Amino acid sequence: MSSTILPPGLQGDLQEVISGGSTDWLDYQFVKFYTNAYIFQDDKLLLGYKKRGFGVGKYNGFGGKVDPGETPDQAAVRELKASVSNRYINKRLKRTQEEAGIDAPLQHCGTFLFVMKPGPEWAFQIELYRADTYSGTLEETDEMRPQWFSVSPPSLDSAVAEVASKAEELSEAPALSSIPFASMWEGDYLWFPFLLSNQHFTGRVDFEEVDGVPRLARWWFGVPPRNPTD
Ligand SMILES: Nc1nc2c([nH]c(=O)n2[C@H]2C[C@H](O)[C@@H](COP(=O)(O)OP(=O)(O)OP(=O)(O)O)O2)c(=O)[nH]1
Repeated sequence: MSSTILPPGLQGDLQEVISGGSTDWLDYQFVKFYTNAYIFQDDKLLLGYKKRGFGVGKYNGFGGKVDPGETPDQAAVRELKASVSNRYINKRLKRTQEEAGIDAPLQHCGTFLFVMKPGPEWAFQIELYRADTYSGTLEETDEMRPQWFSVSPPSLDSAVAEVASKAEELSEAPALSSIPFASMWEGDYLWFPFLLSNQHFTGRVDFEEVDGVPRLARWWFGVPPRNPTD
């Protein structure tokens, strides 16, 4: 791994792990914050099939916009509950919160900027969370259908090597597991190895629409420098 110039919008002491694409980084006017949470249990990962709205028809983690006055951590907890229970009543609406949805000890595990053209004038800054356990009852909602997928978490090095070898081809997402990459956001397979191996990461993905379909145009992912004594 070598250090490099970071893409616009990224900050920190980061070492590049993977990058690609040849277009200029896309412009954006401002940043909006979003969350995306992943629940693991034993050798399974919970994803939701998005039934409506942005990303309809794709499998994804559970999340949405960070509301004004909320921290991303708070939004991640709220969105996780709301995504998997019709009976969840939002505290912010000053109504009683029912015991519904799921709770999980979410840990922040990564950040990426997502820019799309044509699209909104903002960059999506997506704060990623994961947990290895949860409590509560999963329910299908009008927004998401939860579904478990089997995973075998790779070591970071083997996962990165596999992704790097495929990334230039961009024809097919790697078969890391039974995770349905073909039905997910096209850039997800680039950073899933970090999520699966629990390695904190930062990155950026730019999408450009071709014939109405968003296509990966440029990407960069990095991790904090490793301690040489590790
Ligand atoms: N896995 C993945 N998720 C993405 C990508 N781009 C992207 O916006 N997302 C996520 C971030 C958010 O969790 C979600 C977008 O939020 P949303 O559009 O569903 O939010 P929403 O308005 O429904 O939220 P809300 O009504 O519940 O507040 O999609 C991507 O490339 N990969």
